[in-house]
Amino acid sequence: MSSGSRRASRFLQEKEDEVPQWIPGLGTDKPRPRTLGTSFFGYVPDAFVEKTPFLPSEKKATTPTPKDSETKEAEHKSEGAPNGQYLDPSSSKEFQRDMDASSDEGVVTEEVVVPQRVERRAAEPWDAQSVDSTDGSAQNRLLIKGGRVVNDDMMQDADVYIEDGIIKQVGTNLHTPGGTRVVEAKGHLVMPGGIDTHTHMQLPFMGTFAVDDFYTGTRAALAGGTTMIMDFAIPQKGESLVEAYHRWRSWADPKVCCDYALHVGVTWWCDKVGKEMEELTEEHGINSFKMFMAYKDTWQLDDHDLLESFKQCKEIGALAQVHAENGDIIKENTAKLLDMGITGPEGHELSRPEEVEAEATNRACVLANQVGCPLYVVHVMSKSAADVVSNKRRQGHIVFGEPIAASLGTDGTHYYHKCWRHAAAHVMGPPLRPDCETPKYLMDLLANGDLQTTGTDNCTFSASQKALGKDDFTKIPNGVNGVEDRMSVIWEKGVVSGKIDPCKFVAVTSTNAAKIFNIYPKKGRIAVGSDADIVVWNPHATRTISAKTHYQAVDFNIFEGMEVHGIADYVICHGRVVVEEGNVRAVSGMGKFVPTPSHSPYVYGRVQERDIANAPKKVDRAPYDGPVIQLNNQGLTQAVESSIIPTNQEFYTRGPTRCGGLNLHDSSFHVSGAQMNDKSPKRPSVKVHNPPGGKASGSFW
Ligand SMILES: NC(=O)NCCC(=O)O
Ligand SMILES: [Zn+2]
Repeated sequence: MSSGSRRASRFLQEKEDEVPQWIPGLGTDKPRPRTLGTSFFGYVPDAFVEKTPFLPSEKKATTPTPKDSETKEAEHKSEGAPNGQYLDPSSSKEFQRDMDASSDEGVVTEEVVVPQRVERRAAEPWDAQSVDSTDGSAQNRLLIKGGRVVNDDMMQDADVYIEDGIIKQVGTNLHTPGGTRVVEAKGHLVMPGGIDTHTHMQLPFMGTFAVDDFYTGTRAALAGGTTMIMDFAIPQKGESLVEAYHRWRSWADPKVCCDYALHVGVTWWCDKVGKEMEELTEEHGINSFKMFMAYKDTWQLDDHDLLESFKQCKEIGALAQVHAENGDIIKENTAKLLDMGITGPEGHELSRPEEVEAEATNRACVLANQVGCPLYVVHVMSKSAADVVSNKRRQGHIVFGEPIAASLGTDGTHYYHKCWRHAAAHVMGPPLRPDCETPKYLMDLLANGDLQTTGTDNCTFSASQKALGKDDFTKIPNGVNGVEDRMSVIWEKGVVSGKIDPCKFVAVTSTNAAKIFNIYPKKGRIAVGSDADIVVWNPHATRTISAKTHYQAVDFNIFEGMEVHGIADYVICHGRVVVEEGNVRAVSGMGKFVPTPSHSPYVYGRVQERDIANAPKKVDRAPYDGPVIQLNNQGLTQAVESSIIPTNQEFYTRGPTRCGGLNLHDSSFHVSGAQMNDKSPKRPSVKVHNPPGGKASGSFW
């Protein structure tokens, strides 16, 4: 058989088996056939049926308006400081009654679900100790047996032995002490737990605060195979960054079920802010700062302040992050849309189209590159912003891009959905894009390395919170879910679609983040000495994502109805089994704050050499000793005749022009053979590479 026909027959054999190349030998399980059906979020059948938004004056409002929403908000007590009292999702039953009562023909309202798995209990720090006492040593020694270990650069069939939260051995025929707990991983992939680079648990924002807090949010993260989140401490304008950091620590430490790190926001600028950035980097384990180019009048920085903050990031070896959207344009567009009576969620998307994101992305890249500062663009939401990042990388900029589960898994057609609440549930900034090719495009850029990490921007608001903007899209709290489903969505859209292999999946869900934020190989790798944060992944199993069954506190899921392959059957965090065959046993306060050291070699490794190589060089030349114009005492330039008219009057018959220049009607040579510039210093000849009229090879002109 020729090699060509051998290849063809191998291909046919593979087609017949319908088994991806990385699966053979992985176990006996066959992937369960996927039920065919319309993926609710791949395409919204009626999304564009009626594009013209109906105005409140023309039709009865379809907005689900809970009568008691104001009361419920008041129950939050704290203004910008969450106190652990959260919206009771059971309120959504009343909410549903109201909606039913108000519904009539032609009014589209979706059911508001009550998440089934939200435990209404306060996070208690002492829970962390009870884990140790109940499970004892069995929790400290664990063997994951028979799986296929996947790192970003290789796969191997190997067992993993863990002691006291650290991976101690990886290989076959391991010697392990008696009493070691065994997790059977045959047919499973054993991968580093996910790192979600971008969350906002219990963020105080737009008059309320995100409903998923550090407890429900990190518990949901674990359920989906994510073992570390990176959240943002965001000071208000004029507020101390260090104080904001401590406040976030005090919210997170008692509640987190998995490890977490913090980025810190820079929402205003003065020298003190710069000093605090340094203090945070040196003393508090912060190596990344996010600057906002949107949210005019609150968090937005202008170009000057962006430059200052970028310079400071470089000075202290931190990574500058940007929320890249042009806030001035958004403000302008928003006013126009509201004037036109466009008050619904589609106005959010219309006010900030792709180019508004791309312009800011480009500007941030240019500003950062001009001061030699590495840049990380958070939540890349559009093709054009992604193109900016990838083109800048091709031009040699040190820039990283982070798409999120939402931009990879769904699209902005939902802003045109007839149910107000459904459309509002997708409001986030930058918005999802109505171009439904965008998710595939972004996945392709992750596949080829142009984009590097994946976050979620998980910042959830329930229906009654979103309803703050029922009459004005600018008041809809921005944010969507994702922390629980990111791994499954990326597996489905990336690996099942054939765009990325399991190694790349690991790279974009954990390893690249660990490298960029300088916590590798403690995180993001299955290797001896690494933290035992592991997901035992069943690539064959399927599930259907739903707010009814998710662990998050929010009452909506932007991936509702999406059927995904890939389930975290076991999740091990700090060497403890926290998810077991789908059951989550997370404990508040069990996670730890992970300091991120400055000067990450993956970010700053080439900066110093680059600065030296690209340093501007002075040109040695003879000083200019010709005439110099003089300035008058108003500081305006004024040509002083004597200084620009040569003394060789023989060439001049006419006076200078009105502006003091040479009158071109005069000849520059004299019948005596003298030239006008005979007395000027000799100029070196100039080689012009592209003379007018085309090149004459090798000659000067
Ligand atoms: N992204 C978003 O819509 N909400 C969270 C705040 C932010 O990151 O801009
Ligand atoms: Zn964000």
